[in-house]
Amino acid sequence: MGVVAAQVPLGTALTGSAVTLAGLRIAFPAPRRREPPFTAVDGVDLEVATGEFVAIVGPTGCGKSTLLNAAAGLLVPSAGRVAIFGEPLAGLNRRAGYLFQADALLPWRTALDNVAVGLEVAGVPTGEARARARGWLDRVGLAAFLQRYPHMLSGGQRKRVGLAQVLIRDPEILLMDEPFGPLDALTRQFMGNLLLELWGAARKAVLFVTHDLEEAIALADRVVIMGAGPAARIIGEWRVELPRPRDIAEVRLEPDFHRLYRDIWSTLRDEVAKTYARGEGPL
Ligand SMILES: Nc1ncnc2c1ncn2[C@@H]1O[C@H](COP(=O)(O)OP(=O)(O)OP(=O)(O)O)[C@@H](O)[C@H]1O
Repeated sequence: MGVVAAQVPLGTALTGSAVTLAGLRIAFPAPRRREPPFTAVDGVDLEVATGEFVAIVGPTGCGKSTLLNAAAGLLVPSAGRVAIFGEPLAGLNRRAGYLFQADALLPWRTALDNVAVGLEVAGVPTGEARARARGWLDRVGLAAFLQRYPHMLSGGQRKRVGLAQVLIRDPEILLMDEPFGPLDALTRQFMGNLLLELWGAARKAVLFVTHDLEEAIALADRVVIMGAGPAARIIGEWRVELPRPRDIAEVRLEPDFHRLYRDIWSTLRDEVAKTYARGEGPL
């Protein structure tokens, strides 16, 4: 059995970078004026290459969403820089699509109209936008549910509409923040495989935040571990060289998967313990 995991030296330079976070510090103002700002992350260097799938894992509250929000242009760094395809990011990152844990579907629009709306806003004529939305809903297996409103769909079906809603705009980068968090285990697996299938067809750069190390290894090319905050930073990176295409249920049965899991967990568990020790709860 070949080596599947290689711990990558931190800050390894990559060429063709889609997302660059360099020396990033994000501090939030304190609720009271006299108190110092709260530094969530500090000294973060992270690159996502074009077409690369990177997962970020870390204890609760360490700053995973904060990093994603910085890459989305929703948060302005206190220090360091964010570059998108080599260009400094100013304002919203319009080359990225963003999928959150919570649904972003409009309750008064059908699945079809929810998927078409992004194109309509971008000026695509309604007929064409709806035709393309039909195609995307077909690809995510919802051809029979076009006219359903969000409340008439299951959690997994709503996630599939959300995925179609993001992918129809053909973003070059996908920023995903625990997108399958609220789903049951089987639906998470289904969604993971669907994501890999769609990603395999049109390799986007993906930055995927999850608290689930197994999910991270099953999906990603590289797993990045963040330490406990405050002033959290990246404490380790592992390349996942399990073959693709992967079935995310099957790949978890591989001995190489277990070896990699044990290796990464030996680093992660200390950070989780620090978070517990401060009374901030589970991962
Ligand atoms: N707007 C804000 N103002 C002040 N502090 C904030 C703000 N947003 C986040 N924080 C703090 O920054 C830290 C990082 O938060 P973040 O949401 O990025 O963590 P996370 O790793 O995504 O957590 P989880 O896994 O629980 O979702 C936390 O301590 C959080 O309380």
